[in-house]
Amino acid sequence: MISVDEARFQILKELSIVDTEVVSLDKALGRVLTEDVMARRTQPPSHMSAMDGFAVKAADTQSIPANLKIIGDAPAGGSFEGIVRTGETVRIFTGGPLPEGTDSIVIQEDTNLGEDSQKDGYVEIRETTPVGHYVRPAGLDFQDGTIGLTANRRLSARDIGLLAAMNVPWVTVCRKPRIALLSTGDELVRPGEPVGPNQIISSNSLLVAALIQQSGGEAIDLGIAKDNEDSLRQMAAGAKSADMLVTLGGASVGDHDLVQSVLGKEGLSVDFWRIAMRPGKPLMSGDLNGTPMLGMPGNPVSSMICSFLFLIPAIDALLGLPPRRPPLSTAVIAHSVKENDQREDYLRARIIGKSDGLPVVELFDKQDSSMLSPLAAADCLVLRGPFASSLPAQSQVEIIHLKAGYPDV
Ligand SMILES: Nc1nc2c(c(=O)[nH]1)N[C@H]1C(S)=C(S)[C@@H](COP(=O)(O)OP(=O)(O)OC[C@H]3O[C@@H](n4cnc5c(N)ncnc54)[C@H](O)[C@@H]3O)O[C@H]1N2
Ligand code: MOO
Repeated sequence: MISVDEARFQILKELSIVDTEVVSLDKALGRVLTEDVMARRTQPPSHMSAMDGFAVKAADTQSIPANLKIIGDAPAGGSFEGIVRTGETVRIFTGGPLPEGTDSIVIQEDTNLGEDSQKDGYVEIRETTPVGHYVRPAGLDFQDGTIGLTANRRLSARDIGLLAAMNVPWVTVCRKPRIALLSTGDELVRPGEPVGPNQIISSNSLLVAALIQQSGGEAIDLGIAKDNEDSLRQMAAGAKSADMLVTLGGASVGDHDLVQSVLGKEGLSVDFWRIAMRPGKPLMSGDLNGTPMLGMPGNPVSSMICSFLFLIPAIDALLGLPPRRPPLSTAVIAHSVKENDQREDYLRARIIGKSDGLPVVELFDKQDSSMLSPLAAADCLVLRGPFASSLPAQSQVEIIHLKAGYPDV
């Protein structure tokens, strides 16, 4: 059995970046930019008001109250075409361009804008204003031609707002890595289908597909192969144009665990099989005629944790990003834990409080890798290294938060 770190290295070393495509901005969330993107306009394009009020010459407000003649208005999207001279002002609105001859804004709350004060087209200014007050200078946000976002960036909602403002309607991004998922097992039926007494609902492929989607990939469900050579061979053929094949189940040593033997005849070369990890021991990695392959164990918790540790970083690598590791943090364990054997352990746990600023965690009693209820209820995984010694209650342990945006599961 190889270590978790060695397995990660072996899986990632074979992966190359997928090609690019152009997508419109409404489809760009979470996609990875492959080029620097330049602004296609200056924002704001000219000096603009940040408030509703009056555009003035600051010098005209040095002695207050001051009565200024209103000679026009400048709404957002419009403009005042004339030149403002001493003693004059223009009614202006938020986003309106600053008229020529003015250099400051008096907000309307600092004027007498009542009917009386405006009679004869005059407004009374009640506050002195400095030059540039409430004025957004041209190019405050960005200048035409400057680089707004650089390549190799996963686009956030904020990035999309910036790109839109930069007048960029589409972007060049990495194609979503296509991850083909093949479930195996005579016992499996899809959710909602008629189910026999000893059958199991196939949950893995949907769980892993959701993780793939959250990580920026595209899951292709190849279906459920029966535990026979023909079925497995035929269904695995669907992985031909995928960027990676993930098989689920059939990875262990039982008579019905056929993945390695059947795909071996189809051209699978195996880099490793079995790792020192719990759950996830029977993990396999290799290459099926040029398509990288990950053979995951059938137990749902095992495949989820294998996805967490290996598939998400693999999708990062296919997208040309530095492959992430699940972020580790420190917690206090509420009870004692026994010593560990040779397999690195990822134990489901909940956070039950805080102690000296650290979360206090408690392991679920049952850690069976078939159990989805504690997995869904878990706040974190407690990590126990190979041969870690026993610990008394209140010891510090390393945890992986499951809701810390890696991705948020
Ligand atoms: N003699 C040994 N037996 C087992 C070993 C071993 O080392 N020696 N390893 C155990 C470990 S650890 C694991 S994990 C499992 C993994 O086995 P497989 O990858 O071959 O998985 P299956 O046998 O096909 O399935 C295991 C379990 O998971 C259920 N399953 C499978 N696919 C799905 C799915 N898509 N959705 C939900 N559940 C699924 C399946 O019904 C089985 O109950 O092997 C141990 N055995
Ligand atoms: O280690 Mo197996 O992956 O669940 O029990």
